Amino acid sequence: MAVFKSDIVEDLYEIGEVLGSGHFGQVKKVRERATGTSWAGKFLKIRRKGGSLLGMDRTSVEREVEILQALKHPNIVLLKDVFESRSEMVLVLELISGGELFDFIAEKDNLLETEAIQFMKQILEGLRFMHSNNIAHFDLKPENIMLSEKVSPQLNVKLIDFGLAYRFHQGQEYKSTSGTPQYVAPEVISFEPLSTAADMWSIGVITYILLSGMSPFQGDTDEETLRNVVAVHYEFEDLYFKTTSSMAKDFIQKLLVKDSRERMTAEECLLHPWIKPI
Ligand SMILES: Cc1ccc2c(c1)c1c3c(c(C)cc1n2CCCN)C(=O)NC3=O
Repeated sequence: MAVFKSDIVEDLYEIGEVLGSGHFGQVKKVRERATGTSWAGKFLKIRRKGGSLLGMDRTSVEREVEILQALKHPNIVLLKDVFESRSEMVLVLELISGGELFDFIAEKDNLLETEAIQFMKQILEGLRFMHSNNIAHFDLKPENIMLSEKVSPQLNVKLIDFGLAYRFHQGQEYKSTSGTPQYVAPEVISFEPLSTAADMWSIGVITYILLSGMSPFQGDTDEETLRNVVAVHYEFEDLYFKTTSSMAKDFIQKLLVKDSRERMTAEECLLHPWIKPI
């Protein structure tokens, strides 16, 4: 059971600039008064019983907190503190100041394979740890993969935003249609029982984008994108993949597999010759 402090967050933290916002609320830079250390505060509006339909359901925030409290790993964002007031919850999280992997790719169009492999190894280490704890992220995309620094060599990858994450319990089925069309696995779209393998499909999409700057299933509309995903309709266009190694394509092909049972696991990815040359 997650424990939420009822202290006033402003008593302990000075609230700073907005870093980002989403369906959940806002993420703001916060400065711990006692130490001067900066953190990221995720401010979540909570739906009250009988109140407006706006805001987050309290149980879904509790789930995110319990999952983050179970995940202590160098490639997963650290949760430091949790506060609750009448209509708001605040998650105090590790501040990750290197920006999104997405922006890093945008500035470079696409990455060298050696750079992509270094990023992918860290993402897979974080995923291997999560999946070994029966936790799936279910919203993996470049926006949720951040870099601890702007310049190497400390280019440390951190997985963020566990708002859609789920912890599987023995024999329990889980279905959800949440996620972002470009990155969701076919079983999400067809509302079949999900597993950690859905994350591995997203890793296949992210790897394709890292190496080409293009999104494999993107259509002109979300409906077209979802049709492409369900049909596993993608190709390695020469224009974008002429210099890509066959090992890299093999890695992607072993993840963009419709049958989730046939997809590589995070463990298997870390042993794939593209990632771990013999
Ligand atoms: C410097 C900076 C800029 C934007 C940030 C963050 C940090 C950030 C952070 C987090 C989240 C959930 C969202 C965040 N956003 C919003 C965008 C994330 N895709 C977080 O958990 N730690 C962050 O530093």
